[in-house]
Amino acid sequence: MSLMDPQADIVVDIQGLWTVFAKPGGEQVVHKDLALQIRRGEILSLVGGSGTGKTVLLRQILGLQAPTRGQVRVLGAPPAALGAQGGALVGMLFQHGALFSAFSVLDNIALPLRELKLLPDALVRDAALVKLQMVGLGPEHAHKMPSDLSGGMIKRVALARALIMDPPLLLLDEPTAGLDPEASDSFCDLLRGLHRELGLTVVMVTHDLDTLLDLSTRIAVLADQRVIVAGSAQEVIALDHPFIRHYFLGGRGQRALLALQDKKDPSRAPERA
Ligand SMILES: Nc1ncnc2c1ncn2[C@@H]1O[C@H](COP(=O)(O)OP(=O)(O)OP(=O)(O)O)[C@@H](O)[C@H]1O
Repeated sequence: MSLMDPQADIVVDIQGLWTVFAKPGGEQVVHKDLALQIRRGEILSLVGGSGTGKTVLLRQILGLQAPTRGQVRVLGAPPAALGAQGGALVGMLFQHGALFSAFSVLDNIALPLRELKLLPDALVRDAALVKLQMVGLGPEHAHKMPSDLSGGMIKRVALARALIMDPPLLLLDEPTAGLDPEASDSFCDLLRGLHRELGLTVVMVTHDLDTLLDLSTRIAVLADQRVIVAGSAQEVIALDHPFIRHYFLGGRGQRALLALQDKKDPSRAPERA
């Protein structure tokens, strides 16, 4: 019986989640009674210090890792129970979005669909070409090998692969890591456009403040083994917590927040220049 509901308004529902790892000499509690709900159409960013369990949480949403206790539901069903169907519901762009170096761009994009063995190869290739175009790359790139691509192009191809099954939910782990500022801005523009056009729900882990403030519709902060706040940038910085002070209100954070305000209200920018 499938309880999955593609139209569910709550796309990710996490309640009472505990993640505990056995370590030499004791246990490491990464998540302690953590709760988080992600609604349809959000771009929710997870931020937190190193080791706060952001990547583990993404893997739990994807069904690659089971929580020690508690519930994770994706579109109403436990992600591990979705099996092969899971690939059609959740796309994932891994941090080191590694492409298979021995496969061409087109074969990398086609791989998840080809593995299902449901469609004739000509249709699989057509679908992969559509996705290549969707991420802003022309068909002339289809037969290139990953070693011929720039870092920005590799991210785009990995994104095309994550979208090959038209999943309603897209998970991004550090999507702009390793990109120069120009490639990073252009990748953010692409993500924003795809989010709008495809009506995606996006969950993103990022350390990059510019990416965070540029894309997020809501920010969830992981600290003290749980989500201490989930809201707009303004709501998040209103909470007095050491991580938030350090991350958002340090020099870099202040500059990024001012740039965001200038973007929303360009009339303010010249006064500050
Ligand atoms: N399979 C595992 N077995 C044991 N410990 C693990 C496992 N996976 C993660 N951990 C531990 O859980 C903690 C959280 O890891 P995670 O990678 O989710 O952190 P993160 O918030 O993504 O950190 P960063 O921002 O540095 O990438 C780390 O201390 C890590 O060592």
